Parts: sequence; C-alpha cells; structure tokens
Amino acid sequence: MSTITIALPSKGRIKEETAEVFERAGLAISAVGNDRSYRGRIEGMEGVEIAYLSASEIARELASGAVDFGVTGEDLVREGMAGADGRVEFCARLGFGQADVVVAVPEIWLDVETMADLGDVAADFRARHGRRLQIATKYWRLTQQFFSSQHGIQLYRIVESLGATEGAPAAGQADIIVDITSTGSTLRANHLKILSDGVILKSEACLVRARKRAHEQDPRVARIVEAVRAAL
Ligand SMILES: Nc1ncnc2c1ncn2[C@@H]1O[C@H](COP(=O)(O)OP(=O)(O)OP(=O)(O)O)[C@@H](O)[C@H]1O
Ligand SMILES: O=P(O)(O)OC[C@H]1O[C@H](OP(=O)(O)OP(=O)(O)O)[C@H](O)[C@@H]1O
Repeated sequence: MSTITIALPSKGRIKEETAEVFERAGLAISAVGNDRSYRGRIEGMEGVEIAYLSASEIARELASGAVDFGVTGEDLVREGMAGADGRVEFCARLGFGQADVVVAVPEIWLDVETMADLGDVAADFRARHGRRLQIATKYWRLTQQFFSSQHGIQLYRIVESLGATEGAPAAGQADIIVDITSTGSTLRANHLKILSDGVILKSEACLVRARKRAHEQDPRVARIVEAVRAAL
C-alpha cells in the first residue's frame, strides 16, 4: 500500500489548534529525525506520514493531489482550485480559524448597502469616472465567481493585492475590496463596511481529503477521518 500523507500547518494561526485536534483524536504525532524536522509520523499507524507546510501550501498540495489529507482554511482551498467539491472532500469542519471572505466598500458610500446597489455603481462607473470599478483582492477566483456568476456583475477589474488590502481604497489603488475578516477591526480602522449580502464565504479550518480512487478501500483513510470527527 502506498504512503498516506497528511499535511498540517507548520506555522501561523491554525497550527496549535490543529495539533490539539490530532492529539484529542488519539493520533499522536512524533517528529521524524530531530525536533525541527518538517516530517512526522503517527504513532501506531504504519504507512502514514505527516508533512508540515504553510496553510496556503497545503491548499496547493491538495489541489495537485501531492498529499492525501490536509488541514487548512476552506477559503484557501476554494480559491486554489475550480470545482473544489469534485476534487476534494471537506471531511470535517474543525471549529477554529473562522474568518469570512467579504465584499467591503468605503463607509462613505451611503447608498451602497447591497450587491445590487454595487451592481448599479459598477454599471455607471465608466461613464462617471472613465474606468471600471476596481476591486483589490488576493481572492481572484472567489471574487469572479461571486460577482460574475452569482450576481451577474461583469463590469469591474480585479487589482491584485498581496497584503494590506484594506488600505487599497484609501491609497487610491482600488475602489473596493474582497478580503478575509474575523473581528472586523481592520475594516473599521480603514473606514470600510461589509455589504449586507456581501459575505462570499464563511471559512474555517477543515480536514480536507484529496479525492483518490485508492482511498475507497483504504482502512487508514477511514480511520483518520473517524478519529478526527470523534475529537470535535
Ligand atoms: N484574521 C484572519 N486573517 C487572515 N486569515 C485568517 C484570519 N482568521 C482566520 N484566518 C484563516 O487562517 C488561514 C491562514 O492561516 P495563516 O494566515 O496562519 O497562514 P500562514 O501560515 O500565514 O500561511 P501562508 O504563509 O501560507 O499564507 C486562512 O484559511 C484564513 O481563512
Ligand atoms: O477582521 P480582523 O480581525 O481585523 O482581521 C483581518 C485581518 O487579518 C488578516 O491579516 P493579518 O495581519 O493576519 O495578515 P495575513 O493576511 O498576512 O495573515 C487579514 O488579511 C486582515 O487584514
């Protein structure tokens, strides 16, 4: 039987709680080699390997099928691949790492409260300002799906933003943003408000499995899923 690889966060905000879930699940992880190793194994389970990677790398490795399982944010998984539900299974929602991917506009846009209002703004934008409405985000795929497919808004331009996205409108780099928020304080500090129907995704950390034919008959796969679910 081939090795089953589980990718877990090596750093960042979901690292510690992921380790706690695995411990409660009775899946005790020991480092392979020294303490600083990025590989581990599960005690008492043969042929299962732990790979420590960052949250966004885990989403990428799930997309390519290079790992069998991963713990990472739903937002990163859905942003990283089209048709995610056909390619991976969200086996368990782990109850931490909660954050919403949202559409936020300047607070001073008083008559823009909904996506329909924003659609009207986008339609008039070129006539008024001589260019398209600009959206700063690192969530290209989620933004396009939400604006174009779900809301039929086609007149906009995405401006790539890899950090400090909330500052983009004030800096004149974009008009509005799509970004992740948990407490909302960064949005408030930047005088941005979430549209009433502008929550694109309510994300949290999940145990995710890359769908592979070989998993169907593999008792290790079933055991890992059962153990994690039982620990929640
Ligand atoms: N306030 C928040 N800001 C950003 N991400 C958050 C927040 N709260 C929860 N998350 C979630 O945490 C996950 C990313 O975790 P984190 O930012 O710790 O990763 P990271 O180690 O920085 O990863 P990478 O370096 O790969 O980006 C995302 O799925 C995101 O939805
Ligand atoms: O709603 P809030 O609680 O204010 O959190 C939201 C902020 O937190 C995250 O940034 P962070 O500084 O963590 O950096 P990162 O995106 O690089 O992880 C995110 O990108 C937002 O900017």
